[in-house]
Amino acid sequence: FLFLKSFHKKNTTTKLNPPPSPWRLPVIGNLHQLSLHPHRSFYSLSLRYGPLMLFHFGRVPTLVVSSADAALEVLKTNDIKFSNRPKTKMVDKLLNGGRDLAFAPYGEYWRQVKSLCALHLLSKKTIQSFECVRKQEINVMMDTLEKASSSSSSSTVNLSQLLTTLTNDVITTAVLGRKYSSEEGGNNSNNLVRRFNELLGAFPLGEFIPVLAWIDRIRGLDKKVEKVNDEIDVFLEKVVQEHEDHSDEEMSAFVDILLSTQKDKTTQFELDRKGLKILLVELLFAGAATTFTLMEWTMTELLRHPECMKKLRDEIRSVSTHDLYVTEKEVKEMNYLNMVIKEVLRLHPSGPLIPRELREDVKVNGYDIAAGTRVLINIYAIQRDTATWGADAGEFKPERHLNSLLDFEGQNFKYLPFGSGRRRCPGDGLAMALVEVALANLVKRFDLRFKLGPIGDDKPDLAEATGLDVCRKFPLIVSPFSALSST
Ligand code: HEM
Repeated sequence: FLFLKSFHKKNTTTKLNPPPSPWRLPVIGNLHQLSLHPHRSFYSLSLRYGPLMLFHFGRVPTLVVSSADAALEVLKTNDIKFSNRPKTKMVDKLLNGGRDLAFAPYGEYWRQVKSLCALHLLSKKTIQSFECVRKQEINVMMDTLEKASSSSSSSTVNLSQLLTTLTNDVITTAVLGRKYSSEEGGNNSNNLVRRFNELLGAFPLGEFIPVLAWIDRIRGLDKKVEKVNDEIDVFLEKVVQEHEDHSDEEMSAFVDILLSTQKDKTTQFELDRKGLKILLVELLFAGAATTFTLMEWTMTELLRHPECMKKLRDEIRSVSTHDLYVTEKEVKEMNYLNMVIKEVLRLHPSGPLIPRELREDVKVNGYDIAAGTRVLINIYAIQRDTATWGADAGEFKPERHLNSLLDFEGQNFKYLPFGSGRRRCPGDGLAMALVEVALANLVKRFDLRFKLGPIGDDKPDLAEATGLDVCRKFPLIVSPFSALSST
């Protein structure tokens, strides 16, 4: 009887219809098919295996979604089932098992933190309140470029570095109340957040192939996590203390808003000290690298397409007719600028693979997928799909967004730079507020010429770095010339 029962069970299991899987090896599964740029490997494989593919990375099953139709099924039809994030070893160690927003399991804690972000931290009003910070830091960048442009014709600047500093300083001021720059020693926030981000994106082999966990120990992964956790804790404790000591002064950085939420006994939301610090570090890492990456790729594409650069500069000058700082109000009238940014987010999404985890068994497009399966929505593939974007999908053409109804809300599944549904990015407003005005000022004031590459190439390459946020592999080195005198 038991034999028959187990035979029957086996038989019903075999009736399941899993999504197509590329061939795999014993123990490592599909790990050998991953390159340093997983979004690209998945894209190529999807052309052969289709929009829903099931991989096994060691013991971890992972569904990769690569078309707008399949994304709609996952992110809209079955949104709630796909609304967890993967619970990885790094999330456990660095984010206290997901006591943050981005990696918190879907549930009450996540809901409370998300509404805190929407209503207070990342609301339109709070974003506007930082307009003067953006102006101040953009002017610092302009001064550096101005000096370089007037020193000698061959003087070059590392534009990537300038844009990183700008973004970090603006986001750090919004989150922590002021910038904590390098003069204060190696322990500045930018350095800590960079190391934190690197570890969050690390690949602990033992998680996928437990018998190889010793390799992680040799790599010193656990020690590095411990070290960065301790340093961040000490650093943020100092910052939080500073704000508590001056709580009588009117301050409106995210840390102050979180501290007052903590004190507010009318809400049922309990935010302990550890949770507060985790949210602070999260806002720093989720906000800075993504925003910087967008600006860096925008300048890359504009330098590769001088006709677009000219069209954009003409628009900026027609709206902002003086020689002074382009204001955020003026920027709102710049349609072509908006089209350029949309096109950059299509071709170079800062986070090309959106991670989710399935909460319960589901059937998608006739395929059975089991609860606990990790999910990666490959927006790199979706946003370059010739079936929805046309034969020129791989080309940079801001004009394709003329009169288009596409926005950042994630309602049209062929365009998802900020994700979609319950777990959509809450920081798009904060990112755009900086990106638009910084680019408008940069393009209006400076004619940036790309320094010839190592093999004499006169346009910046498109090589991508590895890691969570896909920025340029090589920094953008340019010679700045004042563009105001040439009007
Ligand atoms: C150009 C800039 C940015 C891009 C392209 C971007 C993109 C994304 C994407 C694709 C997701 C995943 C959404 C999903 O699962 O559906 C996400 C989530 C998130 N982003 Fe952003 N982001 C940017 C800027 C920011 C900023 C400035 C902040 C805050 C300071 C931020 C905070 C977050 C958080 C907290 C989540 C997790 C939301 C959740 O799980 O509920 N992002 N972002």
